[in-house]
Parts: sequence; structure tokens; C-alpha cells
Amino acid sequence: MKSLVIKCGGSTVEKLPPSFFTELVELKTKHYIQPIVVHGGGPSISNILSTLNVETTFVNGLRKTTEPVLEVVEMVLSGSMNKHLVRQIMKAGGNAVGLSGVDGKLLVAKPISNAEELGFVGEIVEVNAELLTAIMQKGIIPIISPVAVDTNGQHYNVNADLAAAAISIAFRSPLCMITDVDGVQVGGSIASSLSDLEVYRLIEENQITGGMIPKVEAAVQCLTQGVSMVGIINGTEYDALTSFAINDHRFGTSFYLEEVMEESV
Ligand SMILES: Nc1ncnc2c1ncn2[C@@H]1O[C@H](COP(=O)(O)OP(=O)(O)O)[C@@H](O)[C@H]1O
Ligand SMILES: CC(=O)N[C@@H](CCC(=O)OP(=O)(O)O)C(=O)O
Repeated sequence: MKSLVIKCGGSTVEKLPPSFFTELVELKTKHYIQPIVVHGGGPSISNILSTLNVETTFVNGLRKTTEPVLEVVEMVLSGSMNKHLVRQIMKAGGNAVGLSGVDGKLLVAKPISNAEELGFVGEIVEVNAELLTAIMQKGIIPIISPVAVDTNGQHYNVNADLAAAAISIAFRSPLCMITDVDGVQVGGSIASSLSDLEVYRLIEENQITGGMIPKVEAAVQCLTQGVSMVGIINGTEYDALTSFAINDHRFGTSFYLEEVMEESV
């Protein structure tokens, strides 16, 4: 069965309508596409940190993660967010197992290259695809929170878009990022498609900022590593998920690699 990695952003997880989860479950039952769900939870983490009076800052869309911040990240992502999604899938008639990247060494990480600045933020080096395959073979939808572990048992906070990209690359399966906007906005309207080169230019020009940066970076990572289809859609839009899965490109922004034409000498 073909698989599809669906990344649910924290901006929208709790706003997704029941119809979204029905579409998700029907991917499997009607379209024979196996969903693998990865989720974020950025706004909830920030809310709890602010209640606890712990300051939180971001560098290019990634959260600086000290030890107390990591504790809250793990509590929110692997706890309430993860179980919320498990329940929603069950209400829609599907069966789901929630697990974090730490469980079964599902996501093995190393410190990100600028760890002096970001703290316990990780970069995925290995995905336990066998574990996910075993869960899916039982007819169960995996719901994954992006907390990862290294070989010494240290935990890391991983941006959910980048965790989803790593899983998508491991399975060579398309990636659909669900967020609270209709796609990538460029000059007042939503771009229906963007190339890797356009993405880099838009970041330079500050037209793509904040949480949209890891999303477009995840998209380019996937495409350069053999994933054929990556998109960003609004999860509250009826039919957008199904439309992406069956490749009719009616919603959101999709991405492609621009051919670099060699200059003839
Ligand atoms: N060019 C852009 N087009 C659309 N959204 C953008 C753009 N640049 C920055 N953003 C911001 O990125 C946000 C989505 O990222 P984020 O809040 O991290 O979402 P999620 O929690 O779904 O991962 C949008 O709500 C918007 O505020
Ligand atoms: C390193 C890093 O930034 N981790 C993210 C993990 C959650 C996430 O990615 O949530 P969204 O999908 O809502 O953005 C964070 O701490 O917010």
C-alpha cells in the first residue's frame, strides 16, 4: 500500500474539523493510501511556557530549547497533543497508536549544527521504519510527536516539519503539511507552486518568515532526497487533504526542483 506523511501543525491541530479526520481515515479505506501522521504543537508549548513564566524565543522558526523548555515540549507534544489526535482519529472510525520519536527509537537524532545557540534541538539521523511498518501492517494509523532521542538517551526537540520530512524520506512517500493558512503567500496571493530556488529567494527577501521557513526547508529536503510530491494546505478546507492525496493539485502550494540549466560555453 502507498503511504502518505501528513504533518498537522500546532497552529491548527485543535481547529481541524471532524471532516478532516474522516478524510484522513478514508484515505486508507477508500483510496488505499496508508496515512502516517506527525504533529506539532508550537502555540500550546508557548502558552504553557508563558503560564510558567519561562521565556521562549525562536531562531529562524526553531525554538531555543533549554532543559526546562524541553520538559514542557515533551509534556505537551507527547502528551496532550498526541492523545488529542489519537482520539480524533478514533472518533472518525479509525484506529491509531500515539507514540513519540523516543519510543522504540523511532526518531534518532544528533544535536543540530547550531546547538550552542539552540540548545536541545535535534536533527534526525535515523528513522525506525520497521516499527512504523509493523504498526501499519496491523491496520493502525501511527501518530508521531517530534521528540527524538540519541544513542545516549538524551532527548531532543525537533521541529515537526523537519521530523515529518525525515519520515517521508525514509518511506519515499509524499508529504502533506497541514497548517492554518492556504499555502505560501507571495506578493498578496497564494503561490500554487514554488521551486527550490524561489523558496531560497523568498526567505532572503523576508517574504517567507517564522514557522513557514522550516516548512519550505522540509519541502526542499524531501524533493532533493527522492520524494516526488510535497505540499502545504489549509486543514480546515474541505476536501483539501483528499485532493492532495489523489494528486489533483486544487489546493495550497506544491513544490518542485528547478532544473539548473548549464550554460553552454
Ligand atoms: N509567505 C508566507 N505565507 C504564508 N504564511 C507565512 C509566510 N511567512 C510566514 N508565514 C507564517 O507561517 C505560519 C505557519 O507556520 P506555523 O505557525 O509554524 O504553523 P504550524 O504550527 O502549522 O506549523 C502562518 O500562519 C504565517 O503566519
Ligand atoms: C525545535 C522546534 O522548534 N520544535 C518545535 C516543535 C513543535 C512544532 O514544530 O510545532 P509546529 O508544527 O506547531 O510548528 C517547537 O518547540 O515549537
